[in-house]
Amino acid sequence: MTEREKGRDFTELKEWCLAIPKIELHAHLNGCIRDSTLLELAEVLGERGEIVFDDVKHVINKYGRTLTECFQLFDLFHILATDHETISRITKEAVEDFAAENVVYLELRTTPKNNETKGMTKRSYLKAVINGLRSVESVNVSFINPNGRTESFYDPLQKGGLTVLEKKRIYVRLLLSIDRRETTAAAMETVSLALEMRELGVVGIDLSGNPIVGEWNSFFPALKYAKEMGLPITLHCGEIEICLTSNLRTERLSSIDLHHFGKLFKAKHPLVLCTDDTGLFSTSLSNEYYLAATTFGLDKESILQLSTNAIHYVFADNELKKTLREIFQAYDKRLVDDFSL
Ligand SMILES: CNc1ncnc2c1ncn2[C@@H]1O[C@H](COP(=O)(O)O)[C@@H](O)[C@H]1O
Ligand SMILES: [Zn+2]
Repeated sequence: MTEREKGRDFTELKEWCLAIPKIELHAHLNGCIRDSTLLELAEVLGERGEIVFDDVKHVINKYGRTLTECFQLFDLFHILATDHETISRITKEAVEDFAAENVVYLELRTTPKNNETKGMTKRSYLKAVINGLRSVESVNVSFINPNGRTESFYDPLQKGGLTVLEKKRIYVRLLLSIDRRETTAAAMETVSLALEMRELGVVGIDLSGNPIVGEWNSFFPALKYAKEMGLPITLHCGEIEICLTSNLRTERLSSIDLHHFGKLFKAKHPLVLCTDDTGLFSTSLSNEYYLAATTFGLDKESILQLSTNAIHYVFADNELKKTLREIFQAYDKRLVDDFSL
């Protein structure tokens, strides 16, 4: 095979990774802000004299960061995205971006925040996130309505334009994150909120934040409480979610082929490919599949199997898991039909 043919193959593989249905289980809302949105927000704050735009621009556009720099950047993101309107906007854009690359189920995690100067409480932060989900029009978002039933927020009759059938559909559920810096009381508040908002699609609790800060004793009571109340927990510690680009950038792996994905995949260890922070690491879920396929020599069947297997690990109910299985089966059938033509 010539270099040119190889190049063509890779392009086809990249497009194929984009086309297949995928499940995203590990994405932090504020890590998924589009660069263009960050720059726009920074410009506005710069004009108001609240930040120095040029300094921020330089930081946002920097490629490759250490773990410490990543967490400094999160602090900056949290300054840029603090009001309710912006939280709704970044939620809407993150969902649109995932749906655009054929993510059919998204578990979006975010840390509810109090911000007195903006009149924000953890509850109102979450409401802003939910309003963001409601405001998506370009794709068909299925969330959970206050009666506890899965429903689409998009009503084609009211809004006009594309019909539901013509649009991509994405199921979205939320995980509420406890930041390792938080006090026990703040962590408890997040768990209580998650329990209260279960019928609105909150399916679990996450523990995240800078791994070198915080004390286990401060967040343990909240995690224990969540567990006792039957709320699933996902920890940033030995998780089954693998975020190749994130690990490469932050763990100082000298090269991606040294990543433990290779060994785990060979051993059929349960794992799911995820992005972590699409904005921060300039990646996408399709790109992560493509990266795994090209680095570890996975064929298409294995890639599709990997994306289908993620269904086992979603926190959503069995009914939704069944729907996801049907989506993947329909895709499989289409592949077989195409092949037999
Ligand atoms: C690089 N790998 C990571 N390790 C640990 N925590 C991470 C993370 N990436 C993101 N976060 C957590 O998610 C927050 C941003 O989204 P939200 O404000 O919650 O929407 C970060 O402040 C951090 O607490
Ligand atoms: Zn993470």
